[in-house]
Amino acid sequence: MNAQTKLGAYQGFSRREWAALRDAVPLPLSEEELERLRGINESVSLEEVEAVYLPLSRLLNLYVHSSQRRGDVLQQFLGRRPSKGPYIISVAGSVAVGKSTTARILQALLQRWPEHPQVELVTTDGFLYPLEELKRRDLLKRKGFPESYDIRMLLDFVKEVKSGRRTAAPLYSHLSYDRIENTQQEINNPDILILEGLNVLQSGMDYPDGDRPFVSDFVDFSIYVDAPESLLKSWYIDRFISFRDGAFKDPNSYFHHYAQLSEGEARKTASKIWDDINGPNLNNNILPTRERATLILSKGEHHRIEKIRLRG
Ligand SMILES: Nc1ncnc2c1ncn2[C@@H]1O[C@H](COP(=O)(O)OP(=O)(O)OP(=O)(O)O)[C@@H](O)[C@H]1O
Ligand SMILES: CC(C)(CO)[C@@H](O)C(=O)NCCC(=O)O
Repeated sequence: MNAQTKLGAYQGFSRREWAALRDAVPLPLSEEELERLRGINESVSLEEVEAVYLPLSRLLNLYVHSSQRRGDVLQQFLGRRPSKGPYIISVAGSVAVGKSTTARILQALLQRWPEHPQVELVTTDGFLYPLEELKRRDLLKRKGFPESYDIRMLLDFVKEVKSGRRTAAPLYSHLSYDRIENTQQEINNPDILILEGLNVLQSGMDYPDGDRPFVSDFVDFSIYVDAPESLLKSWYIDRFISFRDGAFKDPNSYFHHYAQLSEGEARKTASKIWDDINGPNLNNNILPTRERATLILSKGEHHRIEKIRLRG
């Protein structure tokens, strides 16, 4: 089936049509909340939050509510408590598309609702094999590809979370380019878990040793953040430049040697990393999963969401 046919399964909204749905959102943003959102990423426009993310938080609230009600019905029918794990939302998309920014905005908006105040955010970056292990497996140039993740560990984590048990997620540092030793993110049965990462829509078949359960088997609502590759590459390069001016200056940074590069050299280096690693990963492993998502957010210039597609 080609992408066009698969997109036929979606109902499309222009930004304007989608923003009009905002009128149905009963909770306007307070000044304090606007301030907090500004803190997530100063380049995010608040108009964008109100036009796109506020209606989306309302939609998700309705879905979570209906799922909680389904749980109550089952409880009544069975005469016992069904296992009550969190509602899981996944956020997928290319490197540098803005998955973590989107996930953090959603976290901030969703925790305002009285039905689900506890919203945890986990990134699958922590489930990449540690740097030493990547080197041992000769996967340093395949970081972010399916085989670079400890998928068994990720699946066990998602299963534990969904069953409502207390568990913990490994953490990743973009500074050291490695998993952080001796520190974990505790997860204690939140109301909602947002799981963000480029691989969250991938299935068992996408992994080298074949058939396994999917992370998506445990996900209730999935979002794919989309943008044309030319923009993704330019956002990747821009972020690399801002790291060169900031984080790379730290002697503990894995990329400390890049801090010495001139801007032109840094742009060339980032462009090559994109062409060698992140671009092929996008085209071979990430983009093919787009039409598995419940919702597709399509970005244009300046990260502006231009189109929203909702399945069903
Ligand atoms: N909504 C937005 N408005 C403006 N800039 C944004 C927005 N979202 C992300 N950005 C910028 O785009 C770049 C990538 O964002 P972010 O780190 O959220 O992406 P990501 O998809 O999580 O990346 P990675 O997979 O590499 O961790 C950053 O420089 C960020 O500041
Ligand atoms: C950690 C990932 C895989 C995903 O966030 C990515 O940021 C990454 O490191 N990619 C490998 C190539 C690069 O350094 O950009």
